Amino acid sequence: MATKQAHPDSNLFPHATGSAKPIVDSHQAEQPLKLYSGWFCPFVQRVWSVLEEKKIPYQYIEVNPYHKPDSLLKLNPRGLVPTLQYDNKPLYESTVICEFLDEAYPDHGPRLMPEGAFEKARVRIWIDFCTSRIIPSWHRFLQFQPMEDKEGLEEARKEFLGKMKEFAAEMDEEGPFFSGKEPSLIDFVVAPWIMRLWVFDHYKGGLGIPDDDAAWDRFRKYQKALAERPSIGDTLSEREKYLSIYQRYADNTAQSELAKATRTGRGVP
Ligand SMILES: N[C@@H](CCC(=O)N[C@@H](CS)C(=O)NCC(=O)O)C(=O)O
Repeated sequence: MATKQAHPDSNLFPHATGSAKPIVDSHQAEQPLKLYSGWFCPFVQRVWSVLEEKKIPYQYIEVNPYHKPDSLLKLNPRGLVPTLQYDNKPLYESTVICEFLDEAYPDHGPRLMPEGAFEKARVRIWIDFCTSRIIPSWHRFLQFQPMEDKEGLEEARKEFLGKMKEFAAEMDEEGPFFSGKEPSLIDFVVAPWIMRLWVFDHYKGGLGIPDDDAAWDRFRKYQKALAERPSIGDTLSEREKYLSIYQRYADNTAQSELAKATRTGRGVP
């Protein structure tokens, strides 16, 4: 039997309560497909935006993964969000769920994975790049405390921009999405972090993206296309709400708590 203990991050997420109001009210009605969710979680937003994009009927269930309710632990013993309940069975890991939804609901909305084996493999390469390169460097940069180490902050900024530029250089020339005119799975997997880049203006003095560079021009076009996609816009919260979560990056004490959490591999938004 699972023992209930206060999660070490629970006090860092004052708004991540089980009673938090989901952003999309229309999805609270009972449905066989259930998304166990946390509004603040970018991994959740991956799945949530795919459900919206494909117009798959689902029930949105807001839980606090830092005070894991039994309903969540029963489905997923690690108690992470997103967790999907499908046909009374659990699925987890955001990229796996996204791919599953695209395959399991072929008649809902656009197909987000291309047809050919090679094209599919290429999509997976860039999804992996997002998870294994972009997200860690995003966090390293955001967590850096400029007061402690200005050179380190600059290095972290350069490293993050390097990864983003590598990603931008792989985009279809015209776009506006990664692979062309229409969005594909890569876009929904990376969008939550791209849509939150404004936090760097707030806490780290900006990203310092150059104006006169073709790859970055392409990136800006990409950013605009993601922001204008209703499935992505509708699954984002107001900036003030995110600030209550990201505030800890501005604070040295909380930062060391967060660094600990990150080292142990526990998920943080
Ligand atoms: N690899 C997972 C990461 C999910 C994740 O880390 N979710 C965080 C919230 S953003 C969580 O549930 N954390 C609770 C915990 O660490 O116990 C995925 O892609 O779904």
